Amino acid sequence: MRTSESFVPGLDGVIAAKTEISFLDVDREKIVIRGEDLIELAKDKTYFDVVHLLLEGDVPDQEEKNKLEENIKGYYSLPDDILPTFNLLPKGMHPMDGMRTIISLLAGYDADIENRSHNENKQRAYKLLGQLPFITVNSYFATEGKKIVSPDEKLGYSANFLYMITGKKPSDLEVEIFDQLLLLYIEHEMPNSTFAARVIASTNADMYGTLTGAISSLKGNLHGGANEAVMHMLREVDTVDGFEALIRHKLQNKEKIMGFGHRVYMKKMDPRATITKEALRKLCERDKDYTLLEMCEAGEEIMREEKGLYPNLDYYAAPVYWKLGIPIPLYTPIFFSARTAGLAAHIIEQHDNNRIFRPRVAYTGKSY
Ligand SMILES: CC(=O)SCCNC(=O)CCNC(=O)[C@H](O)C(C)(C)COP(=O)(O)OP(=O)(O)OC[C@H]1O[C@@H](n2cnc3c(N)ncnc32)[C@H](O)[C@@H]1OP(=O)(O)O
Ligand SMILES: O=C([O-])CC(=O)C(=O)O
Repeated sequence: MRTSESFVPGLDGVIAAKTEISFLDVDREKIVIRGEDLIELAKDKTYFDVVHLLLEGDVPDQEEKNKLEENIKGYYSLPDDILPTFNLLPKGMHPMDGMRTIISLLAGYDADIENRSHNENKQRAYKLLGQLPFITVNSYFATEGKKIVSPDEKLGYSANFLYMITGKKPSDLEVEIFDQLLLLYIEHEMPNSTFAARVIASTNADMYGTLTGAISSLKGNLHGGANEAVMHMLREVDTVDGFEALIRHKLQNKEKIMGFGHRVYMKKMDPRATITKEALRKLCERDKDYTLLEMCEAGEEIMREEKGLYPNLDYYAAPVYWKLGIPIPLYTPIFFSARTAGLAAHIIEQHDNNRIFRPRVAYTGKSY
């Protein structure tokens, strides 16, 4: 018989699914995606290489990659009659909530929505990946009361994404670093949002509804929302001394420091953060201004000494976004946009081999 002793708060360490998609091998410091290490892939592969790996099962050759890009680019624009909805989003609404609304609306434009076959789900995922830069960027502009911007189909995926955000043609270095950020955010085994997606998908819910649940999960500051919180914290002060004092003050007040700690990597640095730290160094070199890097390093040292905690991906990703000229409310939406490839792979796997999630409880209520 199962008793309350078998209950683990936060399901820490509990195996929730069998999957062929990904695994965090903390001992060997690998983020395994379909047999490949994401950290190795980040050195010389692109976001689309990993999209192909997740949804087709292997890293593509050039011809396969061109085909993938052509397929996804075919969906850069949204159905015309959705566009006025952007202007109905309340000003001041967070763009994550705007995106959640638009993705939900897309369900009404899928003529074959009840088809959950593997191939149909996969094509649906490609379509969404094509539409996401538009949805992400314009959820921000619309909620800021600004004009909707259009994609530039002549640009590559990441170049266009950045161009839509900043209105400027990005440099090669900026495109390379932004693409690497998308790659690092793409998939991470069973975080809260992926678990939420798999739970919802297990009722046979469609991809739009499932992603709507995942986006709600990802917005929370204990998960994807942490990258925005990190940047707000860095913006509170502008010197290394000021940042050190801020972190110590927060620790004294028993506050959590955003961007630190991780359920799986608790006693080690998130390997993705090592890469984003290097990206920050490159951007600091470009600007001949190392202040942000030095502030972050000082925070990292205090957290290691005082709490034995290490940065997660969001800690160094935040100042990288900042240096790329990206407005803070877009940090978590870009995370979600990148993660949609991983979420789609999990939704497809769940639909392909499903049993509804329905756990039990340890009852602590009135006696009966
Ligand atoms: C890409 C991502 O989504 S990565 C995650 C992004 N989220 C954040 O950066 C938010 C800050 N971090 C946290 O809140 C947590 O570390 C989480 C949510 C990531 C993991 O949570 P859990 O595995 O449940 O760890 P939990 O919160 O129980 O922490 C264990 C201990 O470390 C402390 N701790 C963990 N993270 C932090 C932190 N960021 N700042 C200060 N103390 C912390 C806790 O207070 C707790 O201490 P206690 O045992 O004395 O009570
Ligand atoms: O794995 C987690 O719990 C959170 C995380 O780092 C991610 O989703 O990338």
